[in-house]
Amino acid sequence: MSFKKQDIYSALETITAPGEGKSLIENNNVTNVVIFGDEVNVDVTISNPTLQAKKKIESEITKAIKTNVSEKIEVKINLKVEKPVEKKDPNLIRGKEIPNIKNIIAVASGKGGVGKSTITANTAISLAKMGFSVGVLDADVYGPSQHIMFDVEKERPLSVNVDGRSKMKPVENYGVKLLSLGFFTNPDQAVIWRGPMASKALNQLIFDAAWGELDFLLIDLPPGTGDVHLSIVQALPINGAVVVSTPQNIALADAKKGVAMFQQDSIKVPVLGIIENMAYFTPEELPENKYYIFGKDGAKNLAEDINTKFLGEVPLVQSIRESGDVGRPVALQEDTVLEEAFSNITKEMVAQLLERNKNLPPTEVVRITTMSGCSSVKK
Ligand SMILES: Nc1ncnc2c1ncn2[C@@H]1O[C@H](COP(=O)(O)OP(=O)(O)OP(=O)(O)O)[C@@H](O)[C@H]1O
Repeated sequence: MSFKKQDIYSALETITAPGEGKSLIENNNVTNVVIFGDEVNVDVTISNPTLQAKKKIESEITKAIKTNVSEKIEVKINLKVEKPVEKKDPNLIRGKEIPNIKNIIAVASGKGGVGKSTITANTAISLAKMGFSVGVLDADVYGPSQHIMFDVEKERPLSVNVDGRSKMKPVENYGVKLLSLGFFTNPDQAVIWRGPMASKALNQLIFDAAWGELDFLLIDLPPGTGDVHLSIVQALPINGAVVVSTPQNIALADAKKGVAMFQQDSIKVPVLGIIENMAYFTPEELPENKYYIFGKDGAKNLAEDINTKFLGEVPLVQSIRESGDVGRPVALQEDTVLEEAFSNITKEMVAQLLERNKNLPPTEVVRITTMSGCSSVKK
């Protein structure tokens, strides 16, 4: 029987490190492999101290080597349990790169209910209509709603096999791939997410998912500046953030805090700009009539004050609410004022992102690979 160390490493490549979405090798769990004739000694370090986890990894290693290399090999495993460094902060979502995802944009708001999810859904659809490959991750632990807006409330992500590992396949509609916490929670039951629990669930939705190639992944963050989304923005390679606000003073004050959060030294995510939602009320039948019920130009002025780009405005229109509720966001329409409003905001957001990417050091620049169908994007 003849085999090389590389054969053993290749066999171990097929095992997923517990809770990591990476192989044991990629995750540096295997610290050494020594071959003595037909005997193979594998040194492996894991973080889970339970007997069940130890037994599982031992049996997986033995099985992988016997199946992929030779049944006759005698496998000896030296297992060590070490506390991972990350355990210091249980809320932390580790900042690993996500292969094949070119740009991650976080959509945030200071105040709740200002339309962050509506803007995320419509912007994602606009991007998809422009020819980009787009994903949405609904990370709103307090009230996930993207599965409703994308009319996939009853669907569930399937499990698929990617390179020998089991991954979650996002649900797709309107050309947008979606994973939402809403797929895993019972709408009739209040789920009280604690930081570590939410972080773990999001970690899986991000790293144990088969997103495939994406030009953009939009993350619908929870409202506010709480620890859950702080941990997300600190840990993910986010290229830019967009902050949504209404023109109302109370919302603007919170939006300002949202922008400040991204600008913190420990976070430093470039803010691409502010979007003003519910900028004015317009009755559908009288589109020329504008009623500034939450105040006028508040977000525009805030953007100017804090030296941030104003990405555009969306009026308060009954059909935006209705179409979101029935799962057909207005950006799906053709040649309407509302479709154009979202398309303009999206173009501005992409233009800002390109500008930011140009100014970042090359290693951090994540480029958009396809501009097909998006000739109207500036720059
Ligand atoms: N421009 C708009 N015109 C009319 N209705 C809107 C508009 N934007 C959002 N809405 C409606 O306002 C409500 C809140 O919007 P949405 O859920 O998008 O807000 P949010 O900021 O994501 O809320 P949350 O704080 O729950 O995350 C929804 O019913 C939505 O349909």
